[in-house]
Amino acid sequence: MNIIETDRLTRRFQATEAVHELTLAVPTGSVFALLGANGAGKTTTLKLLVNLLLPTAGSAQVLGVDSRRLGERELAQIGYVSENQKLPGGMTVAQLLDYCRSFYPTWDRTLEAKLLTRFDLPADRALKQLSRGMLMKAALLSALAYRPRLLVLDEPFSGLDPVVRDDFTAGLLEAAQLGETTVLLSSHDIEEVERLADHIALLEAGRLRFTETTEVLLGRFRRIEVELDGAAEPGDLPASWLGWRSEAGRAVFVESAYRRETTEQNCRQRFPSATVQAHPMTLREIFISLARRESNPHA
Ligand SMILES: Nc1ncnc2c1ncn2[C@@H]1O[C@H](COP(=O)(O)OP(=O)(O)OP(=O)(O)O)[C@@H](O)[C@H]1O
Repeated sequence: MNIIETDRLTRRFQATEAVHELTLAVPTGSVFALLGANGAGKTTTLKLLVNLLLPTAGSAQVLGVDSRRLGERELAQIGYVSENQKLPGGMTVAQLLDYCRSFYPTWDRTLEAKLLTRFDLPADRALKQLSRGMLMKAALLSALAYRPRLLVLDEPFSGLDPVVRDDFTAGLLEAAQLGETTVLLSSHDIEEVERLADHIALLEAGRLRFTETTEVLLGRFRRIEVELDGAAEPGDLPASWLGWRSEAGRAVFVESAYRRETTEQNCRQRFPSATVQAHPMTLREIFISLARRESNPHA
């Protein structure tokens, strides 16, 4: 079951195509991360999904409803928190929570109290007097407390200190593991994404580069080191080998379609007596190798 499905979802701003024919499925119960460089289209995608923006073409189904027709009933089951969200500065934290509570039948006061303590938020302080990180925590609290079926988070870690970040990610994982909340998030914090997300989609200039489980993604990338041992540099390289570099008899590249037998066979064909080592890569290393490839497709 998918809680979100998009079909060639597209959004243009004058000459800029921020999102181009995006077809994506977010499985119910997943923690799904949208990655991409600045301007790749992550915020626009999230806004399209919660009906803060209208598509120029294509469509999205969210909780089984066309995103353009999301009504009170669906919105009461969706939490949306964005780094750039405007909160009413004149209200105190407690007033904000009182205000939000009235909109959500599923609001859980015990959870609200727990999060208030966990996030160490001063209930009687005006929002305009809070730091950026504290504001983010207030916004997160007001979205978590009604236990939404879908939580959409745009750069949720920005401004959070490491302790709160840990608490927050633990809370998210708890909710996701209980199967009560699906989390869709965008973030530049790749370490946090690797820890949290079980599905990853990469956007490049508004286009979907890939969408797969974190496990499959981490499994198909390896940094390969080859001691060339006098072997000549091969003229033809498989398309899945990225960033080939060789120096002083040693070559290094990234295999983006790693399967032990195939990769070893491809290496043996080109340098029969060479020693080949395959090293697992972190999500950050994978992301950087793809970004470099994007800026120099011949690399
Ligand atoms: N309201 C707007 N008017 C014109 N162009 C826009 C508007 N919103 C976004 N864009 C453009 O659409 C593209 C995608 O922007 P978007 O904010 O979705 O990217 P992003 O991946 O969230 O970037 P970042 O990581 O920097 O937050 C960019 O080229 C941006 O300049």
